[in-house]
Amino acid sequence: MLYLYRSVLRYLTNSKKVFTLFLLALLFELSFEYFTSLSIKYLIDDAITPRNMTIFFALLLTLLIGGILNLLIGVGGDYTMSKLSETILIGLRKDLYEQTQKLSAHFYSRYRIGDIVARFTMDIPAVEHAIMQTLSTLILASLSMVVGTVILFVLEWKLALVAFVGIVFMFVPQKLLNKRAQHLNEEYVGIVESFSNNMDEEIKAFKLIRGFQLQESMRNRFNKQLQVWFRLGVKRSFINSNLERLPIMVLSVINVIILGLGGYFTFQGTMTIGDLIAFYSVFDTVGISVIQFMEVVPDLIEGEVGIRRINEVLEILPDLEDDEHAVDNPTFTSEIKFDKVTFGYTETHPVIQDLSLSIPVGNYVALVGPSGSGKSTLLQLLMRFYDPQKGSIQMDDLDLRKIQLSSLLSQAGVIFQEPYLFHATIRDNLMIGHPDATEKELIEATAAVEVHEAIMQMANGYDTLIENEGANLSVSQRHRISIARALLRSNELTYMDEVAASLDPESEISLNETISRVNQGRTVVAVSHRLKTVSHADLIYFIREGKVVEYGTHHELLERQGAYYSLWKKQQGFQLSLDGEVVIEVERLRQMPFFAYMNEDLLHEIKDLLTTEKITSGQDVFRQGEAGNKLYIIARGKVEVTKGNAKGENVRVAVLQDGDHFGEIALLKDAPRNANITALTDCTLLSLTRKQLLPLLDRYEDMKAKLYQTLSERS
Ligand SMILES: Nc1ncnc2c1ncn2[C@@H]1O[C@H](COP(=O)(O)OP(=O)(O)OP(=O)(O)O)[C@@H](O)[C@H]1O
Repeated sequence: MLYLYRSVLRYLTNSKKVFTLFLLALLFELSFEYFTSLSIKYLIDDAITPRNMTIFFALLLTLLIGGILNLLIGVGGDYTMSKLSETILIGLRKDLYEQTQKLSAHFYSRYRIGDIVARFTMDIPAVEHAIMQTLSTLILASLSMVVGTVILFVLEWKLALVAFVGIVFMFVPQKLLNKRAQHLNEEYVGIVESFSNNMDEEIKAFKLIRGFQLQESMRNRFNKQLQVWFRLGVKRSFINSNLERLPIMVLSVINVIILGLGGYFTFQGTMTIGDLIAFYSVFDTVGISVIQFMEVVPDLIEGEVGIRRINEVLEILPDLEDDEHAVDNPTFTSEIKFDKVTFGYTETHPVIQDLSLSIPVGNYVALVGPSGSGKSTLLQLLMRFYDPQKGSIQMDDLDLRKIQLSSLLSQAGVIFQEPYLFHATIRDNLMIGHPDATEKELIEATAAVEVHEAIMQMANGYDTLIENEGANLSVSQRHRISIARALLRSNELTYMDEVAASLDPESEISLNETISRVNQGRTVVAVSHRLKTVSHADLIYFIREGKVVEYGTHHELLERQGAYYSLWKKQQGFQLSLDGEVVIEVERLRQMPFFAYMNEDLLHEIKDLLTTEKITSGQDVFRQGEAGNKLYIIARGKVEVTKGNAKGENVRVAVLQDGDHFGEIALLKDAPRNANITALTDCTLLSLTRKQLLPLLDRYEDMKAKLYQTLSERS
């Protein structure tokens, strides 16, 4: 129960004076309370019964002065309590914020946005409420119980013994219900957290939800969650009110016993009426203290659940800490080197395996390869979002772990696939990585990526407020601003992850030309799955299953006719027109095993039958079990292949991208699809239905037989 206070005490080490004043105020309040109770005995026995007006008025005057002092000191006490409570909360907020800044990408992949935000918006207020409600009550009530019980024993020990047993009984409901109450509170906070995560998701995915008409299923999810929330809320409130009410019931029974037994002692003459009234009054004060103690238990439980959840985050040890002798801002002149690096997001599943590669200073180096091969992971290791489990990454022979984290990326501009823009002006977004940039530098950067003119045409120019992650800008403008931001930050090192891959082909080409031009002379590390965009690189590493398979320039790699060459060939042969239509070359069609032996005429006819289809990111191309009737070829984009397992979960089995095809068995027979295909990015696909193909094949009987044979072997 006192875990809450044990956890927050450290924030009060500099508030000893305030705490002492707070305690003194409480002690005064307590003394006055008991003085008032006991004064009744003296009023009756020493003033009213013997009709002694001097004592009577002296007591009344003391009570009056004491009351006024109690009020004034109480106000001071409230002020000190507010100060203590705010000191604790500011400390907690600061620590939690600092911790979220220190933790690595592991933390951010484990916790959802709502989980982290809830620590600030729900748990800290719960702690605040608990402290404000309980700090003075707990101390006052505990002291009052001890002092009151001692006074009771002094007044009449036999009656006090009965009262004492009664007081112990008042704690029984709390003992019995405490665990359950705590559990219910944890569940309640959990459902609120999951609710805010879902709301966060729904707000971000609102276009997808409207576009796919998912409102009904979202509403169902919301209503289901509300029902659980309602049930838990009722249970939680009920148990909380029981925690408060049951001790009051016990107290009423003890009151009757005390009055009965006290009355008997008075009849017997072993107690005076003044003694009985004073005893009853003191016992009443003790009883009220117990009740007050019980009343704050639900608040205390809520606060304790809150502080446990906050501590859960605070106690995570940052896995990326500066080495004791880490250097600040070293200059880097030769190369960045991966030396036998092994890394996995979990200990048991390495994503990068014993990989070595070198990035010479001033070169444009590309990391290419199939989806999931570990390209982005390499970039994240370079930026030290994670540390390798084995081996090391070095800049001019200096291990990244020996460079201060704060300075590691100070020379680097980073451009991510999703160009995140803050809710601030365009100028603020551009200058975020280099606050001292001059207007001239700013315009140079935006002009270099050809967005200056567009910004100047906006009503407020560079002072235009960016709405909701860039909703008032075109996708290409968002990308260009994020690139200008990286250029402004650094003129030495640029890291790029699949930049512009989600743009239309024209914008992608134009943006890549811009990037190449402005990056002349810089060291660039670019991750890309689309080989065309990095074919000009000085050095290309082909990564597969976390290993370097080949490296060299584009021409060297083509000459080698290895993995790079195969991927290059797979991605060639598509022409995308301005209106978004795709035309595939006959030679490219021939590369597909089931079309390999077809003659030129037939391939031309097939080519003309292919239809362009656009699929938005997140949309299903087809679901497992649906009747299959089409072959698909990916001209641009990335799809995920998942299959339902025995537990009913969809498990990813592959990711397909530019140049890959799927669903070819549908050309052979009307078999149900054996997997789900979902677009991971906006995709442009070419499709061919069995209905379109069959009449054509009737004219090429021998090829029809071969096609069926090849497809049968594949199915
Ligand atoms: N945060 C993460 N936690 C766990 N596994 C991850 C995480 N990020 C990536 N992975 C896994 O690591 C592997 C390599 O992923 P990575 O993103 O580096 O590949 P990639 O080559 O960049 O792929 P793509 O071209 O599709 O972006 C994949 O199997 C992926 O599922």
